[in-house]
Amino acid sequence: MVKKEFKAESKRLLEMMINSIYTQKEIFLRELISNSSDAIDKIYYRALTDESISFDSDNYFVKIDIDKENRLLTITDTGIGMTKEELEANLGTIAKSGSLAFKTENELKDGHDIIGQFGVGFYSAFMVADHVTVTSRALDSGEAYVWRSNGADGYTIEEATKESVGTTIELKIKENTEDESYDEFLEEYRIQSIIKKYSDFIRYPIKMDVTNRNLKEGTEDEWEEFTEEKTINSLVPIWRKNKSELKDEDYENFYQEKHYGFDKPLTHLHISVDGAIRYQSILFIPESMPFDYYSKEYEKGLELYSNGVLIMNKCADLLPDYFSFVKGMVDSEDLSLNISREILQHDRQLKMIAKNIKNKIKSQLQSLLKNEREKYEKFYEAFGRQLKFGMYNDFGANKDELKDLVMFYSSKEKKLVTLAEYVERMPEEQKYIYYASGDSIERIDKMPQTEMVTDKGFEILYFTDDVDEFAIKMLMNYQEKEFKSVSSGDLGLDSEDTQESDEKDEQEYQELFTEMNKLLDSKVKEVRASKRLRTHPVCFATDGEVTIEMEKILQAMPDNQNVKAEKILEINTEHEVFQSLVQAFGQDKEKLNLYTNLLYNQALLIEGLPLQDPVQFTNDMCKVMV
Ligand SMILES: Nc1ncnc2c1ncn2[C@@H]1O[C@H](COP(=O)(O)OP(=O)(O)OP(=O)(O)O)[C@@H](O)[C@H]1O
Repeated sequence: MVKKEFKAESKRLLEMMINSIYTQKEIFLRELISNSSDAIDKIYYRALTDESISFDSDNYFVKIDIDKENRLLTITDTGIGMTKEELEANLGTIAKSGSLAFKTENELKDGHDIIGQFGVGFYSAFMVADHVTVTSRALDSGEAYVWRSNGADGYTIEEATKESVGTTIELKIKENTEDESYDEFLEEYRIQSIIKKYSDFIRYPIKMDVTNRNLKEGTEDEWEEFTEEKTINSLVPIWRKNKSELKDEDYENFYQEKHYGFDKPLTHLHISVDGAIRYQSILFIPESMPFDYYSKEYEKGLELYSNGVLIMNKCADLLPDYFSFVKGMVDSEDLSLNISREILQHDRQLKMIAKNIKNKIKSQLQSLLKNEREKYEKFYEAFGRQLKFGMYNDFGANKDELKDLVMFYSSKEKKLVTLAEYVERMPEEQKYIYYASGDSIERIDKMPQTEMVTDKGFEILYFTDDVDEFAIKMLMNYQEKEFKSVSSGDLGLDSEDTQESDEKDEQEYQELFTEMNKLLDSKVKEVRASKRLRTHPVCFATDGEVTIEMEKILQAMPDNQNVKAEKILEINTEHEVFQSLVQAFGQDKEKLNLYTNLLYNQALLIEGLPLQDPVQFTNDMCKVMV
């Protein structure tokens, strides 16, 4: 008999399992029972289209046996079984290769083990067993095979005998060590409670021989023990249960058992609709962002059941993209079992369910925002970006759906605020919703362009995500208040007085500004006196639709069309530096050139834009110093 090695990645995962310090070793049973239930589901499916198979529910179950003496725990199912090739393919390698890399990385980071919150499935058996034997006979096959492994150095597959179709997994439970007890996994009550905890909703009976006591006939205090086969699980799927019967913990267990995420859910929704459409659904909003959320690998979608039978793992049509973080399932008796993907896309019922679900998620988020702010902020930290993308995508088709859910950091409140909260606080004389864009809150705090708006006592929203400005441009206004960047040419702040004096400034210094613009060789659209600067000497303003932050993002795109913001160099005429400019203009053109270039480069630096000629800039600085 040839012993085969595990594939490299499986081997590493196995080593981690065997040496795991994971405290919840008990989840191995959930994993194995879940596999058994899937295997029975597969027969159920086949029976739907294959008349030669009859599905008599009495014949389909999972059976757990405990043999304390020999330290054996056995899980038997009457599912579809595995052929020799399937044993090799399914148990010799790890299906989800991406997950391992993530696991090791995270363990290093957090210093604790997160095995078990993953879909590592079958391999978790090695957390409690030092030998695992899988005997299986596939449907349509007269032959049975046995797969054996002690985890560490590979596995063997041999022919075996098995009378009926299905799979038996025998675990040789580890001996106790100084630190850990494994005996508990051979205790009836313990196994029963693990089944209840994690697998209660499994649709097929999970049977076990349970020891009971009876009063001996004819006696009053003598007991006799007897065993009887009992079904441990309640068989009712959690989504069919009454909400009042369920605790948060039950939902959390369901989330974990289903491998919806590696975290705990932040919140859940249990929906039961009985009307023009009929469906039940359990939805979760995860607490943290999945590691692959913004990668190509991430697939949105909900599990779709037709009357209790899983018909699709990830039904994408049930969720809009902007809620792609939602996990969960939908069960509807109105959907046909053997419906194809193509038909499903056009199914009226499904469309109605999707719309209904979208509204429920939205109201759940609104209610979190209103009643559990902290939780909502946590959610927003993880998935806020997705909502903002949702406002921008599809030419803004969903902007109204989402505008009340987005938040931005506020200069006044020093925390995230909603647009409604901002508008409500706006003083009467404030015409616009002001925002400033930059890489970080700290950076925006120091932006010269914010001075005037802040001086007026107006609140500014900070846009630190690349999508922010694009989303807001799509929205255009909120409660009829337009958005205005603090860098925009006209801030809409001017009172009559300042306007007059500004115009005076403009005229007085027009020649100087024209000269400066000439010296800058049309790198800016205009040089002018600033109405917004208070203490800083210089900044950029922009004209038109494209702001400097947008220019940065667009320039970073691979197929950028070289879109540029129309920059205006604004000079603070109240600043001492301005006097130097005026003097140089009258007396020393070379100096004026030097100062103009320095100020232009300073404005670039403030915006975080690259200097066109850093060497020239430093040389210029030196000239000023000597
Ligand atoms: N009792 C069983 N009967 C039939 N096939 C099984 C059984 N247990 C495991 N398998 C097969 O082995 C494969 C690997 O199982 P494993 O538990 O490692 O991962 P999974 O079930 O595919 O994923 P996950 O546990 O993450 O949902 C399964 O997909 C299934 O094809």
